[in-house]
Amino acid sequence: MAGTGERRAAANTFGGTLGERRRQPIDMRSPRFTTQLTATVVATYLLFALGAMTAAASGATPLAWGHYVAAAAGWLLVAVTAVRSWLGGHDRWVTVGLAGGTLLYLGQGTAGLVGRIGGASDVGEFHLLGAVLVFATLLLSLVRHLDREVAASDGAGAEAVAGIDDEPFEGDRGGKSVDGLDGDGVESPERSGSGERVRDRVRAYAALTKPRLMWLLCLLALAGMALARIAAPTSGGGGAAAGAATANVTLHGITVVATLAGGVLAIGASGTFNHVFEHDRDRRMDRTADRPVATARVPVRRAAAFGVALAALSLVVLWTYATPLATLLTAAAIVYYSVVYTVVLKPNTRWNTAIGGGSGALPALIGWAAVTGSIGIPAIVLTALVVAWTPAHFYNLAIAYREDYAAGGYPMLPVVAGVSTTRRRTCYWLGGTLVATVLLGVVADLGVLYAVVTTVAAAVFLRSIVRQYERGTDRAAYRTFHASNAYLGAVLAAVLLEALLVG
Ligand code: HEM
Ligand SMILES: CC(C)=CCC/C(C)=C/CC/C(C)=C/COP(=O)(O)OP(=O)(O)O
Repeated sequence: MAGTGERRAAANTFGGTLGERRRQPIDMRSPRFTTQLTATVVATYLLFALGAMTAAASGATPLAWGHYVAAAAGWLLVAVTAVRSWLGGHDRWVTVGLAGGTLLYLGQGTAGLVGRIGGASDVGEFHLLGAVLVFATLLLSLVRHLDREVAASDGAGAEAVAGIDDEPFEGDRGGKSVDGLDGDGVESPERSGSGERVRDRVRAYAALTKPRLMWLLCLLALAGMALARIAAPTSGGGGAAAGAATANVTLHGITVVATLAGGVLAIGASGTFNHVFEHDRDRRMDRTADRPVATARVPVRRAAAFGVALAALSLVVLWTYATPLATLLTAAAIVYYSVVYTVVLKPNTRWNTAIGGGSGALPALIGWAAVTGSIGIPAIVLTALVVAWTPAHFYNLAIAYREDYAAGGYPMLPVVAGVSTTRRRTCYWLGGTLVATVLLGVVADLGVLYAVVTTVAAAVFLRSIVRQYERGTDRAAYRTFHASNAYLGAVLAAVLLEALLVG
């Protein structure tokens, strides 16, 4: 990741900009207003999540009353923030957005109250849509505010961005790859005895499987299974909230273990194919240059054979102990990631992450299909959640490693469109993720625990992005990447806890 300011600022081979380096830390003009605006967005989201998840269950009384009081307090906060924006002379569009949010919020509250008085016992679709609109308006206002703060601090227009040269950024593992197994820890063959050589080889093959990714993908498959337990309908594809009776799916230990084992083997196969197809470009990138195939510690043909063996074993395990649909979906996930993403999308389009994210989202469907043999609405919503989450996860890393990706010849968003555009898109995808999280709670009829856990996680994620704007460093972007993993982990853990509570 070394390189001069000049090199970093130069136009790259895609004709885009890598984003200029700042010489000064970002000097936010109004940090207190930023904090208030962030708190307003989080409070509105909490209300949205709690309201969506408790309204159906509560009928009328204490929870509903709590919702009214919280809604009124939330509205006051939005209104005060709007007035403060106006009086403080903040950007016109921020004030317009906040004023619009205040009015929308009022309309939304009135409609909800009228609906309740009219005897509605359920949270209506329009009420939910209204909440989404209010939340989106406030989030857009926050993003606009942050963009203007950075532009004003820089004094050189909105595109002057990120990456203070305060400390060289090399990632948590000294710039080494996600595998965490290849790289410095792997001995050169001539250095060691035969026992050491065997150990090195095992480590190299293990590195091919990208083990660091597995915990979250396995948690996703587990959440898919847990959702089926909570919300699979007796027939058809609707979720619990669709009014269908739930089937009370039993999770047999053998199916659960086999699905996870098949999933681990499939991820290992996908990762191995990824190493095979990318070994040339991997050599050109600091982060990946020491991967086993890139360095020829594992020959291409052997790695390919290893990948085929893992894939075959995975499909046999799933076919034998899970369901044909889960097996088919897993085969599709392997092809999607190894070929569609790695070979077709990643080197050719800036949309590689947004479209390619579908491959990593499939474990949600696989988990559900493994225990039901079908596909259900809650599993589809969880898949959509992960599709939206993926750019909010990866764009942070793409910012931190943008020079590396440019060196590898990949048209990642910060490489072709600059850092500020990427950061803005991260916020939009985060917004989509948060809305999908609430929707999942609604279609699967999840409870207060889910609403609270996911809102706290959302606050941490959002705060991390605000910090990234404030600090402008690659390290701050890397922290947001970790916050993204924590966010998805918390959402999935909350789904599992809800399933345990169901009994
Ligand atoms: C197009 C989609 C995706 C891209 C391009 C992507 C990219 C990456 C990259 C490059 C890393 C390595 C970071 C490093 O070297 O430090 C990474 C790490 C990781 N990713 Fe993703 N990712 C994607 C989707 C997913 C999905 C769907 C999941 C799980 C549901 C996931 C979970 C993880 C985890 C758990 C790590 C390891 C974090 C750590 O080292 O602590 N990723 N991702
Ligand atoms: C169930 C199943 C088979 C799922 C497989 C899909 C899968 C492994 C998804 C994860 C996506 C991912 C980690 C991409 C890494 O990006 P990258 O490959 O661009 O990262 P790199 O630059 O480190 O190679």
